[in-house]
Amino acid sequence: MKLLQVALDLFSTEEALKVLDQVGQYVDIIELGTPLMIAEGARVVKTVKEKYPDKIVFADIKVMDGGGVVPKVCFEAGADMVSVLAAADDHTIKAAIDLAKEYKGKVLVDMCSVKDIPSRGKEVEAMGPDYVCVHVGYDIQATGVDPIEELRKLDQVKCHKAIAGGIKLSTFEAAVQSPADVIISGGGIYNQPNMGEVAKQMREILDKYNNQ
Ligand SMILES: O=C(CO)[C@H](O)[C@H](O)COP(=O)(O)O
Repeated sequence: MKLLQVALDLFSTEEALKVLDQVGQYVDIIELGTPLMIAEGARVVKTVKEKYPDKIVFADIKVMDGGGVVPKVCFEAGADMVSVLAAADDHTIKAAIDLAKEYKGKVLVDMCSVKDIPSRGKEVEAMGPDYVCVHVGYDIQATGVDPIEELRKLDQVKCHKAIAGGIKLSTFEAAVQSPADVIISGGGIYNQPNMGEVAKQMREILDKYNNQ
């Protein structure tokens, strides 16, 4: 079953909760985006998990070092999943995966800025992450790189995959039809004046696909 993830790349818990009031009911995974984690720290994890205990709460902390230590604070605050960068050393990725197991949590390995996606994807897969995420970062999105094209570079990788990078309602169906297991949308939801309606329509598209 494919999942819908809203990325809350916001700067305050208050803003995040306001967005969730409108869209929370339609998503499977609530991503506490990197700016939000930097601004509010693990406290936002606790607040959101208490309010949405049935949702998967993902702390997008993009760990680059200290894989066995840094995510701890998020798991202890109630996070179900954290992110580690594929560009990090293998020791860091493996340590984060081992730590997650202690907390019965999950790890998403983010391929952002990886040059050789096919070969790094295979190496990362061998470490046993829960998800490998193809991610066209904010600073690259304006250059027109298509996350669905990027995902094709992971065709030889068989573990669960996520896709991110400027996905919006108009591109959502194509993302759902791609091999991605998790479809992530941030600004494509929270920057829309009718964000509740947008999230609802994404949910409907996903449910239709999942129920085929
Ligand atoms: O991790 C991120 C940026 O580093 C974002 O959460 C991700 O790119 C999804 O957001 P958007 O749909 O707005 O691109």
